[in-house]
Amino acid sequence: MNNLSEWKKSQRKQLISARENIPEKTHWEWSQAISGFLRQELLKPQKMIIGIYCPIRGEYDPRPIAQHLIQHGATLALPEIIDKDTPLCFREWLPGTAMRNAAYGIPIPVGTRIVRLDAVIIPMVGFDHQGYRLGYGSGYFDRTLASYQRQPLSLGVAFEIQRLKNVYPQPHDIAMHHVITEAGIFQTKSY
Ligand SMILES: Nc1nc2c(c(=O)[nH]1)N(C=O)[C@@H](CNc1ccc(C(=O)N[C@@H](CCC(=O)O)C(=O)O)cc1)CN2
Ligand SMILES: Nc1ncnc2c1ncn2[C@@H]1O[C@H](COP(=O)(O)OP(=O)(O)OP(=O)(O)O)[C@@H](O)[C@H]1O
Repeated sequence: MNNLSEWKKSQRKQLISARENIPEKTHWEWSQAISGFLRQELLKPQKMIIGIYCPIRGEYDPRPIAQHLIQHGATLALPEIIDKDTPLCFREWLPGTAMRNAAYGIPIPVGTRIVRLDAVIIPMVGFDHQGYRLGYGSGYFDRTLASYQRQPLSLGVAFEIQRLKNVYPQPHDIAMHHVITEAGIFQTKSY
């Protein structure tokens, strides 16, 4: 265990706890703002296959915009962990799709088709101004993005209290194309 991984571990702990302690009303207001920015960014979702997620541990909840995206012709998909060291697979999700609880108690669709993403909304535990992301520490999203020949549009989502000066990215870290918080949409260098 080196210093960087110790530092990441303690940041994760602090940031997750801060996020879980956001008062409900504030969480709702910040989430409304993020939903507005995401709608702006995904103005033409027709025919796009977009990855979303079921929130855990105080993450922004993207489900309120799911309805909007579907109405505008998007296909939505949710991540499933296949194995510890492999990319996530994304399965199509529609309102009413049968779900089962999988790892970390996260619901995943049962038996729907596996899709390749055009865009993906990615929850972040922490982030920096370059769009580098701190996650839960298992590298799933990095491995998933690395498995794509043509990168899907990546939209990292977090609250401003999760902003860090520097995430000290490692060679395997892939920056988000956009970072979206309650304060706005930030385009990063990688876009
Ligand atoms: N909502 C959501 N769904 C997702 C992800 C995510 O980040 N958010 N994932 C993105 O990868 C995958 C699930 N990965 C996860 C990996 C680890 C932990 C977790 O809680 N790990 C530690 C705690 C970390 C810490 O507190 O330092 C644990 O095992 O307790 C949760 C989800 C797929 N689905
Ligand atoms: N493309 C990849 N190929 C192989 N291993 C990878 C890849 N991306 C990340 N990893 C490994 O995954 C582990 C976790 O990476 P990191 O500390 O960046 O996690 P994180 O970004 O906080 O978490 P996550 O992406 O799960 O939300 C590291 O040991 C790293 O080596």
